[in-house]
Amino acid sequence: MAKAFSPGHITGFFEIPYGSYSHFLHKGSKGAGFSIDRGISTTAYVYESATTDYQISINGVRSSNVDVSKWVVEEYLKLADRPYFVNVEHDIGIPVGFGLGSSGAAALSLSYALNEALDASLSRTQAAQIAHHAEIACKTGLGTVIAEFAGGFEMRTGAGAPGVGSVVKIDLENYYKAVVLCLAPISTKSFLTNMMDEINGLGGVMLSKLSKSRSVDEFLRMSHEFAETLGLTEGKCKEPIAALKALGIESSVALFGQTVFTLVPQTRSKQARDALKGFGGTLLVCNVDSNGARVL
Ligand SMILES: Nc1ncnc2c1ncn2[C@@H]1O[C@H](COP(=O)(O)OP(=O)(O)O)[C@@H](O)[C@H]1O
Ligand SMILES: CC(C)(COP(=O)(O)O)[C@@H](O)C(=O)O
Repeated sequence: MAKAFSPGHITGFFEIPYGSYSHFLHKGSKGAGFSIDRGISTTAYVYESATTDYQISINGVRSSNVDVSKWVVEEYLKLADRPYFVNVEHDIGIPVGFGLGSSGAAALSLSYALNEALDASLSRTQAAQIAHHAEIACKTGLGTVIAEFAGGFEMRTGAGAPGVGSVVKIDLENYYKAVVLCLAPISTKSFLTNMMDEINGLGGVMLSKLSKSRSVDEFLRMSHEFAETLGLTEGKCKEPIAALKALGIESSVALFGQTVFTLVPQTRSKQARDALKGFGGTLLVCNVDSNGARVL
């Protein structure tokens, strides 16, 4: 038995580099975002068995809508030298499908847990690459795994899996709180399948600007512009964004969900939280996780 944790993650803006790379290690996105101290803890139980099989549950309930997790388990079972029965328990502290990187966190925490439980002897980077591969194969994410692997408020300056892509962290020194209002889900798969052309170009320009300013406020302003371009700041997110703006607090929409987020200095977190009450949904106030995914 082994257990691992991966933080959730919010992307503010991103870009999918055009290129000739077809290998999964080189696929991904550049962009900027931050990891949060709420995420997914996964426990993997492994038993030697006459036949290979597995089951996956989320918060105690057996689940079939877990493509990414299935992909990771099957990859480890292929690597194993004998048949096993694997029981996976995801303990999910973030809503699924709201742009908080749940699929990446499920894949990454599961890959770390299975590496330990099966004594697969992969390095942390290799185990994280399996999680990245799962996200790419299932079309549930591009840069989420490398971001959750690194933790912190990050700029992903080179696309790719952990060990291949590059991440530069901006130190927030615990002065900031993330205030996040989850209103409705958006399927990352459908967005990535249908909206690719709308996405490209802008994210790279924003990343260059952020590399120079390293400013949270500029990150939030540019994230808002990015989300606006995709039409995500309309609908359910419009009024909560306006309520924060009335207090002088910049915010945006987490990619991809109908989820309003901001980063505020600790002293303003109560104000931000109060402004977001009354819109329904699930309100989270959390810290930025600066450590990244880990075995527990
Ligand atoms: N263990 C898991 N927990 C949550 N979602 C999972 C898990 N494994 C696979 N998934 C898949 O990932 C999808 C959510 O991915 P995505 O739309 O990227 O959401 P998020 O923005 O939360 O990452 C789910 O619909 C499900 O098919
Ligand atoms: C924005 C997204 C493509 C998806 O993120 P999520 O919906 O949270 O899985 C992310 O992986 C990224 O590349 O920045």
